[in-house]
Amino acid sequence: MYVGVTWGTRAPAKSTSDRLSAGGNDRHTSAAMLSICARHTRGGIYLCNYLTTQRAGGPAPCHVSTSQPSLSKGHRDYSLPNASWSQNLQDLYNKYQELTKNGDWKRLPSYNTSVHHREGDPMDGERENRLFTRNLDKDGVGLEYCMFYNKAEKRMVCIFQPGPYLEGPPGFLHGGCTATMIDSTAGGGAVCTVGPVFTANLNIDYRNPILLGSTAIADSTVEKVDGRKVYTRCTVRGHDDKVVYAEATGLFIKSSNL
Ligand SMILES: CCCCCCCC/C=C\CCCCCCCC(=O)SCCNC(=O)CCNC(=O)[C@H](O)C(C)(C)COP(=O)(O)OP(=O)(O)OC[C@H]1O[C@@H](n2cnc3c(N)ncnc32)[C@H](O)[C@@H]1OP(=O)(O)O
Repeated sequence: MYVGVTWGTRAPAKSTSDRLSAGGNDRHTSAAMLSICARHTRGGIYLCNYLTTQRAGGPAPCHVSTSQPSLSKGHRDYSLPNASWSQNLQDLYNKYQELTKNGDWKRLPSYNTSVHHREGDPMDGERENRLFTRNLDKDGVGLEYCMFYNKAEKRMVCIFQPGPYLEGPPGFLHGGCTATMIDSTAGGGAVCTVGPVFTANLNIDYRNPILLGSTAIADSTVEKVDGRKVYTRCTVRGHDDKVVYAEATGLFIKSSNL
């Protein structure tokens, strides 16, 4: 499976912070923080369907393929297990990999450069820009994660293990990082369901702190699509489902100029 991304050139018509200061509910909103990442890209990131070409007159459907692009030297699929993965993360990976066998679930490959998710990218160049969630070189110190998508359920699951360089409160994961994983999981689910989107709004209730080095699951579903608006819900739980770390809703807007 191959996830496509296209770099945007159009400046957003209105920033999320403008909208929030204009009367939106910002009590638990992390969207402004997350848009920092997009600002670095001068106009943001457009997330495309993978292996999809836009069909005239209709939304871009999600075409899932198990084919992987051939990786040239220096490029790596970071969604695959490495030595830093805990047994809990490995066990969850094995569980979802098993579920991919009948085709209901697909594993998403993951690269450290966003354009390498783009359909047709030859993956032969070096880029200075790094995907926010893959910006540390050493395995295990940052985010270790793998996403799986279930098309029938419009559901994206991300199993992840936050490393020591992601600290917020002593020993615990920074809340912005939790927000990033929610945004990426729900955003990824929206992309796989409707095609390219931007995050417009993200509301998070943090229920329990996440220990660095633990294993968690972000579980997101597209609840409703209303025109260009894609409404999602996401829960972050511990690896054994015993603790809820965060609950969130996210609004994603289909990008109109792709
Ligand atoms: C990091 C990428 C990595 C790629 C890796 C690929 C691997 C794949 C794996 C996994 C996927 C990972 C996924 C990552 C996820 C990360 C995503 C981001 O971080 S995105 C960056 C942050 N977001 C922005 O920077 C947007 C900034 N805002 C904008 O650009 C615009 O405001 C935008 C596009 C959101 C809307 O602007 P308009 O001009 O297109 O549309 P208008 O007409 O204003 O809104 C459309 C409708 O939506 C409502 N709306 C818009 N914003 C709203 C809001 N905040 N709250 C409520 N409603 C809102 C409006 O009221 C309107 O509704 P009515 O059609 O009239 O009913």
